[in-house]
Amino acid sequence: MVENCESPFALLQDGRRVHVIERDLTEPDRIVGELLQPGGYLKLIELGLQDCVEEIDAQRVLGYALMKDGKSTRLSYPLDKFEEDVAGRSFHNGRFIQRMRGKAATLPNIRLEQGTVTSLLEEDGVIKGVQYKTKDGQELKAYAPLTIVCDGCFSNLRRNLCTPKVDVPSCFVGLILENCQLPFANHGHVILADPSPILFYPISSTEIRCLVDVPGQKVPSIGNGEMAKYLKNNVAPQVSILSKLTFQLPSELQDAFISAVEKGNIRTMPNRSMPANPQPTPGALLMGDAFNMRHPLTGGGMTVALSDIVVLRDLLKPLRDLRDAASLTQYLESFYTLRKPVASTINTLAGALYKVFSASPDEARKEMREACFDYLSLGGVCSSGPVALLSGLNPRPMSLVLHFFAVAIYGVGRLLLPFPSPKGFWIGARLISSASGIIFPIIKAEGVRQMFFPATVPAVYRPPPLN
Ligand SMILES: Cc1cc2nc3c(=O)[nH]c(=O)nc-3n(C[C@H](O)[C@H](O)[C@H](O)COP(=O)(O)OP(=O)(O)OC[C@H]3O[C@@H](n4cnc5c(N)ncnc54)[C@H](O)[C@@H]3O)c2cc1C
Repeated sequence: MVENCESPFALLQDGRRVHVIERDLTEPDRIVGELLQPGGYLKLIELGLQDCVEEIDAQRVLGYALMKDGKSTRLSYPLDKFEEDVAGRSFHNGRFIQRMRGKAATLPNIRLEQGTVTSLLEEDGVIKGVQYKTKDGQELKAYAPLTIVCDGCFSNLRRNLCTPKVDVPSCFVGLILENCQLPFANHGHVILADPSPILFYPISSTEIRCLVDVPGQKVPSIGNGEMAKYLKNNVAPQVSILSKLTFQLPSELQDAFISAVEKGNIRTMPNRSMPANPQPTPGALLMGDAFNMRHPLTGGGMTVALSDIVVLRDLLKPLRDLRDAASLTQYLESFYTLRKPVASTINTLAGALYKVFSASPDEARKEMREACFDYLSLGGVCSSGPVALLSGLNPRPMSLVLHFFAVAIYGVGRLLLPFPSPKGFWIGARLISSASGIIFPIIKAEGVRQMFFPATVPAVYRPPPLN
């Protein structure tokens, strides 16, 4: 079994024997997975893993602040119905992973081993286990009735189990800002910058992560200094919007941004998106980023992964024997539908928001971006509704579609009121068409039936195999 950080614990708790093969058991140092949405925290609680965000200097996150053209709006997570500890958490991803590994390692029925899986072992169309290389170069084989493949966004193993259609709309450039404070404490900050958003959130009590989105698959070279030049000349002036909102020390954040660039610890990651497109294969299951990815703008990846683990754990619970691979596969097909409300809501919102929040020379897209900012600033259900979707607290695809088109209609209304003009009608019509062009292809890739009419998918009703 290949590791993913969270799933072994769920299976171990059910008393199963789990063999985790992980390429590198030392603490990862990455710019991914640093903000866990409150919906993801709720899943951690369901898995009994909530203490993994303790003792790592994790910061509570209570919502987002959105900035555009000198204006700002605060979008709080609707947390009033939950226990006091429920909120988002932001942290160093590596510290969180080590806490989960440590917790899994305390259980008696786990074998946690460092090794690189090189291939899946297949016999007569059934995955029987994996071939892997240990730390000291030994080639070994491990057999299991169920192999969970979760080797992340660069997965080499997924091609045997799905038809991957990976899109890379942009890259994130990551920096750590020190000795400064964000204008809204305990909030993620999103600047609707040009050409695309810039994010900030605390990852410890003294550090702020900044992620600068750079559209396309290529970023300026770090080695020849082009990246530092780009960040100083194109991005730093746009960061000043935050400085203006920090009344105590006006240039604090911009200065911290420039010193982070000069310090040179600049990291980049491609932002991949890939709809789930499994080929159900007896003996194996894909999970995590190897299975499904979305733009990281909304920080939804870990929430989807944790939610999938809860769905899988609940499905596997009645089964003591996993050896009948064919009927197990048929039964597990319902996993792909049961995961949809959470996964498709977060995936669709991430893809749609990335497009709406990016600058465009097109008048209709400009209006949509403006309308979205103003709609979210209206407060009440106009801000709490979309934030509840984004945070995984209310994963309902229909609510997402309603809010998305409410933004478009709000945008058209602003164009036509108080005095409709032919130009207003023309741009309004293009706005609706552009909004449809953004959301419908994402929904199509997610699967209309699974997303909106899951009860009509026959696999949902499959009973567990008899054993
Ligand atoms: C720039 C960026 C920022 C992001 N920010 C956020 C965020 O703020 N919040 C959020 O929720 N999500 C975020 N995400 C998404 C999030 O990081 C992923 O959804 C999440 O990490 C997926 O977990 P995973 O276990 O599937 O993959 P990973 O976390 O990548 O883990 C895969 C594991 O498999 C191991 N592995 C790989 N190949 C092999 C092999 N052959 N053999 C053995 N082991 C192997 C790796 O060492 C690794 O430990 C971000 C993504 C990006 C790109």
